[in-house]
Amino acid sequence: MELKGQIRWCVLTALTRSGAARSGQSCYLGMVCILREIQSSPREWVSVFPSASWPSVPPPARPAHMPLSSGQRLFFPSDLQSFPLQLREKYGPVFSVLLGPRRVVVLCGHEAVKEALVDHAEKFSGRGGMPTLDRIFQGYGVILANGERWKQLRQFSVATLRSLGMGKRSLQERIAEEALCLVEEIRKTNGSPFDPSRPVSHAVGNVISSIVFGDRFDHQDQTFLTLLDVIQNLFLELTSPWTQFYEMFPGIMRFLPGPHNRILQHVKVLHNFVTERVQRNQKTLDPGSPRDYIDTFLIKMEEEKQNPQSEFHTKNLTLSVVHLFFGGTEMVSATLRYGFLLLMKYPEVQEKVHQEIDGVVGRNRSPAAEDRSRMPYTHAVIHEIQRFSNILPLGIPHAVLRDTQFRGYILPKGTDVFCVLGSALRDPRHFRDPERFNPGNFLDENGGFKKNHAFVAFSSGKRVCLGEGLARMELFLVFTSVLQHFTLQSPIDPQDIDLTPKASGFWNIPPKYRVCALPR
Ligand code: HEM
Repeated sequence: MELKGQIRWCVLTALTRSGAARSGQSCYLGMVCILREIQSSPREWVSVFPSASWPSVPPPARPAHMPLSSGQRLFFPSDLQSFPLQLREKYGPVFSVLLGPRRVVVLCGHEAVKEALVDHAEKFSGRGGMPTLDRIFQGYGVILANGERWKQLRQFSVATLRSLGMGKRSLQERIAEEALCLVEEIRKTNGSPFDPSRPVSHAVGNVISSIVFGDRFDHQDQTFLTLLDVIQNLFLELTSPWTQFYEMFPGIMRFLPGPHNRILQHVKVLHNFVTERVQRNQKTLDPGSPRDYIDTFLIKMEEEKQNPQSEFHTKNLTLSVVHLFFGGTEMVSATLRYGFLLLMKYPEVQEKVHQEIDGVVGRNRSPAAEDRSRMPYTHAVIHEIQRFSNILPLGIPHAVLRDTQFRGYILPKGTDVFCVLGSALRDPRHFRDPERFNPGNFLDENGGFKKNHAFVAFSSGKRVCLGEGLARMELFLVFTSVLQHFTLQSPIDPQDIDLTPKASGFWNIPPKYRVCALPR
């Protein structure tokens, strides 16, 4: 065993032992072993390592330490994404790991992910633990909620987004307007290289803002620009090794100073901004004509004020708005930024998109949602961008709501489950040459758009992305509007463009780059 591995192992052992001593738990807390589980009794886990390296009978009362020398490795922060895929090779699509002291079940490949999220949708609909975010949000807000709270917030949010225009013509017009503002911002660069992050995030941030705050912000608005920077930094911090350490050893990390604590400051800025908007809405609320998500929530709060069990209170309002704004901005922005980068790397793909836009939309009107069905190539390119960029490779953790039989295993109630969406999006049984960017993955032999059921960028089942419809419309309209007006060219040789994400772990964020937008 190499020396580096031994040192790392000793550090972790020391860390976890000190934490364990305080909490009185096993001295092996935090050590990461790879275990395969089989059903025994509903609450018992049995390890079934190959007998040569691990005794399977009698089963150990709790997972013991597997020495590195046996060829196993630690589930170390930088491995978060690739490690499950390596383990899948060895243990198959269902296995469990210890993430610090926490045992999580990992599902890899389209079949296992779909079976859990769709065929056993109800049982797998719990939200799993995410210590970094749980520390801040404490289970409030729609993304992190569970039980009755989640049901009520989800139902309310879906209905409200719909009533405020999601899927309707009015929202389409809003997005088209923002896309045009973005085109004008880009035009100001006069073909010189620029970093697209801010203008792109601004455009999509304005779309979700108009839904939750009933307002859009000028491209020069300093408060909004700060907010967008905060969101981007938040995403970066969430992928940092420090945060990933926090995910594994929250009991220790919460007492240590370090960059992982910056997340609290970022969220505070967002929280303060939303709180101020809520207070502003409270003062000017007209219950007869809600203007946005906040107004609709305030009206619901008023209706339910006699109900002590109601989930409609200020905390859930503020944090749900933070969640919608956070998810609605950076997820869409990161996908678009990856898309533009890929089109610079593959100019032949960009050329075909240009041809299709010219043929279907022309140059004299803005693209509309109805054009999508007549633009199979562009539709396929957008799907391939999402598949390839794989923004949320591990999904957001789920948890089983009760003891659940799954593929011959028993998952005890409350077990955290990682449905590795990236393993479906890069599943070689569903996508040819999955590591390569190839829009052909979504085209049939006649050039028509071809659905692929392993496309799970928005996840699936009861927790499926709440903003999927909005995001799809934004991706199509913003992408086509920009390409209708510009050819995107890289200031460096396309062959030298590096597609490696800037940060990876729970999210894949595109690397920083500059683009020249040449008017067409
Ligand atoms: C390209 C853009 C987007 C992608 C790839 C994406 C992807 C996802 C994924 C993978 C999940 C996890 C689902 C699960 O737990 O299994 C999720 C959840 C969620 N997304 Fe998105 N999302 C995007 C855009 C948006 C937008 C625009 C909004 C805002 C309206 C949004 C709001 C949410 C919310 C609130 C949840 C939590 C749902 C729940 O827990 O019930 N997302 N998203």
